[in-house]
Amino acid sequence: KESRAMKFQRQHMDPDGPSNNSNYCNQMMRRRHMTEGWCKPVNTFVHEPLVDVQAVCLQGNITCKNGQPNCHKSSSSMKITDCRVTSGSKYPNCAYRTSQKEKHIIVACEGNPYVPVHFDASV
Ligand SMILES: Nc1ncnc2c1ncn2[C@@H]1O[C@H](C(=O)NS(=O)(=O)C[C@H]2[C@@H](O)[C@H](n3ccc(=O)[nH]c3=O)O[C@@H]2CO)[C@@H](O)[C@H]1O
Repeated sequence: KESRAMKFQRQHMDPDGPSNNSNYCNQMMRRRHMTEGWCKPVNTFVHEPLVDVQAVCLQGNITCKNGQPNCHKSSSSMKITDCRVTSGSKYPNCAYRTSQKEKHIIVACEGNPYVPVHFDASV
């Protein structure tokens, strides 16, 4: 069974990206298995080293969208790519808009070791 930490990495880590092509999200959402059963509507990939994203768990503690107190906001902005399903997208042919940004990320952390398990938002 996939751990929550590994699920976070599968869904949100791409240190070697971003590739500046409009098909990045179409390819990566499939490759990372987020188009099975449905087209996941929104997903962010982070283009920073894993250790830098794991370090966010030691940075600014804030309340998560769901009210839990275990979210952390990155001290610096990070290179990310937001993938958002398009209006014309029809499962199983999931179509995404690819948007490259530099923003602070907010993740929820859990466990021992205390690591990211959920991507809450970017600001
Ligand atoms: N505090 C917590 N502590 C621990 N765990 C917590 C906590 N909170 C939730 N989980 C858990 O995480 C799991 C999960 O999948 N939550 S999810 O909201 O659907 C994920 C969002 C995110 O993937 C994506 N998104 C969204 C915005 C954006 O900019 N970028 C972007 O990628 O969209 C998804 C839907 O919004 C679920 O098991 C829930 O129980």
